[in-house]
Amino acid sequence: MSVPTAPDAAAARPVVLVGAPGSGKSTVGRRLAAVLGREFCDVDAVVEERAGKPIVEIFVDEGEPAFRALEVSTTLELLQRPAVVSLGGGAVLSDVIREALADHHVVWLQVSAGAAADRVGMSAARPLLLGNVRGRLIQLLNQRTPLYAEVASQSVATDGRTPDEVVAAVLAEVAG
Ligand SMILES: Nc1ncnc2c1ncn2[C@@H]1O[C@H](COP(=O)(O)OP(=O)(O)O)[C@@H](O)[C@H]1O
Ligand SMILES: O=C(O)C1=C[C@@H](OP(=O)(O)O)[C@@H](O)[C@H](O)C1
Ligand SMILES: [Mg+2]
Repeated sequence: MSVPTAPDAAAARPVVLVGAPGSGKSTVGRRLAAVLGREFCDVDAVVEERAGKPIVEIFVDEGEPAFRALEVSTTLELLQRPAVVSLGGGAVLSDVIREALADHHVVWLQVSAGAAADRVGMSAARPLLLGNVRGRLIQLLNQRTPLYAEVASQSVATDGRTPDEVVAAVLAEVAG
């Protein structure tokens, strides 16, 4: 059996995407991973796979605290991989996650409430946005903007940019 060599420290660290719902974390993360030749991990998708149901059903059946607990444990696990890791929009609410992000390359995809509302529309997939989507996004951004700023090592504006333009802006600061 061969002895595994220690991975290169920089290559072993994930590139992490944070930002509000509709900022493009899942879309941009997938494309960025393809360009960088890295695995793509979407925390929400892994949570759904493990729970065996969509996030909206986890919220309804078990409540938001149960979702947040799954989100924290899954996020901490996926941050160990040399991947592109897209977090859920509310992950930064967790002190534990914010601490874990301190020594990572964290890209904050910035979006206005108006642009995010246009992107997510009336989709029922995001339970926290049900009802007045734009109003809820304004509330979420007011609460979370300081938290995204706290963890970010790179900020990229996404309003008026296509996903590929956002990927290019991220790549300007991320080495393969
Ligand atoms: N830069 C962009 N411009 C326009 N639409 C976008 C952009 N980024 C993502 N979208 C679209 O917005 C919606 C939400 O994107 P998504 O990647 O799921 O965001 P998040 O994971 O941050 O909630 C999707 O329909 C996606 O195709
Ligand atoms: O903002 C939030 O608190 C949430 C955002 C969602 O992810 P996206 O940001 O990918 O939509 C998902 O994790 C869940 O619905 C909660
Ligand atoms: Mg997403």
